Amino acid sequence: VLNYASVHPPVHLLRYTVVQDISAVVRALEQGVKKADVDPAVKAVVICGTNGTFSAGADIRGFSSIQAGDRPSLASVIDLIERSEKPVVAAIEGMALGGALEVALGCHYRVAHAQAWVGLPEVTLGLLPGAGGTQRLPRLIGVPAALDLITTGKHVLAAEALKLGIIDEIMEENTIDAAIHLANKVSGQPLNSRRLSLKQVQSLPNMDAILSEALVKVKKQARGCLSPEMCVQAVKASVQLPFTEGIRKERELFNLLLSSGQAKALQYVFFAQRAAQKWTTSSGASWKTASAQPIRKVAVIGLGTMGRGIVTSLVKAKMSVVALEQDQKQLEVGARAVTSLLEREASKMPWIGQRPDACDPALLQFTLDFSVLQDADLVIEAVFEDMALKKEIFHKLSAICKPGSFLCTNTSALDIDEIASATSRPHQVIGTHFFSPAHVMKLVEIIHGRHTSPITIATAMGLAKTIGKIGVVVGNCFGFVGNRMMAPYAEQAVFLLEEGCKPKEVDQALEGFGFNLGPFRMLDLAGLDVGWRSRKGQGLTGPKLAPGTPARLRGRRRYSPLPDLLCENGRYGQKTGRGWYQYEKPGARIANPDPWLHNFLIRYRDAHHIKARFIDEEEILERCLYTLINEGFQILDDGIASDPEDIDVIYIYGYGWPKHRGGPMFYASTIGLPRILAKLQKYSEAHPDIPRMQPSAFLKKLVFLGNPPLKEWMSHAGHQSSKL
Ligand SMILES: CCC/C=C/C(=O)SCCNC(=O)CCNC(=O)[C@H](O)C(C)(C)COP(=O)([O-])OP(=O)([O-])OC[C@H]1O[C@@H](n2cnc3c(N)ncnc32)[C@H](O)[C@@H]1OP(=O)([O-])[O-]
Repeated sequence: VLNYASVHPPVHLLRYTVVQDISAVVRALEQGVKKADVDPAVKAVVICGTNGTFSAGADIRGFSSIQAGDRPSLASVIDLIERSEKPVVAAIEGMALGGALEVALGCHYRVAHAQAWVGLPEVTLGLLPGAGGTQRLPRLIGVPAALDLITTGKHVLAAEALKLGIIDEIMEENTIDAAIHLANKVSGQPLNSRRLSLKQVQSLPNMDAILSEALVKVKKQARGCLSPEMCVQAVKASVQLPFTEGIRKERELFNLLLSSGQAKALQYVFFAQRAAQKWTTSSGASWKTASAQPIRKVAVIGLGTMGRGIVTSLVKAKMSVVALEQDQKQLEVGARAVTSLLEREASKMPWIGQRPDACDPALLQFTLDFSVLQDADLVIEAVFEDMALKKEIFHKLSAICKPGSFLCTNTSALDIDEIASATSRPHQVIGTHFFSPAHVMKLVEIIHGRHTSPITIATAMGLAKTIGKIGVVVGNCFGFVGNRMMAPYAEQAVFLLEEGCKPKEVDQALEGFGFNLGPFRMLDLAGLDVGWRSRKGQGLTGPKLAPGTPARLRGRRRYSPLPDLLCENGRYGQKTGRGWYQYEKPGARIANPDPWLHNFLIRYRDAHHIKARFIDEEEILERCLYTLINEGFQILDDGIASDPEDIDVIYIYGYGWPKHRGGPMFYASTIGLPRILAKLQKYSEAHPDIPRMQPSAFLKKLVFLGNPPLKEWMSHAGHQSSKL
């Protein structure tokens, strides 16, 4: 835990590491500082970590055992460090995050290695820096910079930390020696000016405006997440209150967050995201036994919206890329779009060494020639969703690419096995479902087919990591995990319109819940023609529909032709300036309610003898969210997702589910499965023609088993094979 090592007398070296039990670290720090204080032979103290890392902060799992009302004991030890009569120097190597940076702020001096980085990521865990960080940091670096760090949780490199005034010196090497040297140098000097609790926050003429603007900004971005707002309140306390009262306020706000439930959700997401990297499949393959193959050169086929984003992500990660299009004109348009995306990305990256270089021909090559793809280690096909076209491409790839190349298809719903069947190497074929815009969105669903080898899965997961994405391994079925769950959600949204809602009412309810975009704004953004094409392909509408099919029934299932009717009227969403909303012009973003649609809905209800009724927010939320969750249970039971954490990661990083609600399956666990089941039963009795509302057998089983905690759900799942 902590090595008390007077190896460089008279400087006392306290070395500590992150351990499972944070209280052990805190106790040992306390004892070490106290011992040094009373030992006349010790003139100064240096605190450092082990193995080149200061510390990543408190063990996140430990927060569940902190009782609201307790002042975190780390805070008392930091006070003790600051009060010490002997200079205490923090020697920061690697990282100092969260509580670790708060420890460093309690020290009288901070020395950091040039490669080190610091930050207060508590806000991302639903908390605030509760060990004095919100009171000391503004006193050290001023309110605007402290607000930026504390409300975003961002990390800063040593050079920036030096500029901000967080650290006093940067070392290229021997940080600990430098800290010892500094400790020796300052030993005996007065320390009051180095004690942050005694400093005043630097006053600014427009302080009130800075604080109120910060509050407005975080509230707007937070979508109901409390921690950023509480962080602003705590920093405000550092401006308005003396240190001890500010600390009291910090504790009060920390306790409020700790007991809010959001902290639990956000901490669950932290671990869920890491758990998703430890993939397993229902056939027993797993990350433990399969290793990723090195990928040096990637080819991307198709430079439409998805292809451009994928190429940009790859180049940003400094991978060598060949981008292929089918004709010169499309190649030129695509190349221009990629170049402009890369330039925009470069302008966001101030560090020269990190910038993607759009002009480096060694990194990015555009071609019409399929044979150039032969030496690619991995190919990502990103043409539009057309099975025949995809199969044709895969057949060609199978013949042209070197034997070791992995063949990926970017599809949001199509059957991976069927695509793989067009090749002579189905074990090297895998789905990589990127989300639009692909250079921004973090998620990639990695879909393994029946024959996909574990090495192929590991390689696709490795590639996702290399390009800064979160890969989640899922099984093969129509829509995989994300879009399969989205289908009943979007379907409910449209049924609610038929029954009496306006698009804005449905969107507002779901945006109030915390989604970035409600279902109708989302559909308008994605393009209504995408779903229309898919429904035509499935024979649900269009020329393949059997004559005489009732407008609102497909078999015995309720069907709404509303989205098809919109498309037939040329309303494809934002891109045509009309969809569920109207827009100032095609491509404009601000969605305005459209009187045409309002009248159209009235006529539609009249034509189908539907009596519009008032539908409250509770019903909107329950019908949309519980049917989505219900599908999630079915997906778990089918073995398409290997655990609820994977579903939650997919929904948070691919579909804008509010992170502070932990993802749909975590949310279900907080609501309680018996309530979800009861509501689904109620709604499915009222709408017997909507099969997706009928509770999944797995949900029923879990309720029957007494609503076990989420961690235990999968031990009760009965995996069958792919439902294709
Ligand atoms: C009043 C209280 C004041 C104190 C507040 C705080 O300090 S709040 C805390 C403020 N600190 C933070 O918020 C820092 C959070 N951590 C991070 O940001 C990153 O983990 C990293 C940058 C430290 C390393 O990134 P990387 O990509 O190199 O590695 P990786 O991310 O894959 O992690 C490796 C393994 O370590 C695990 N683990 C890591 N940290 C913690 C932790 N604090 N706790 C527990 N576990 C943690 C992680 O789960 C994983 O375990 P697995 O799956 O192998 O069983």
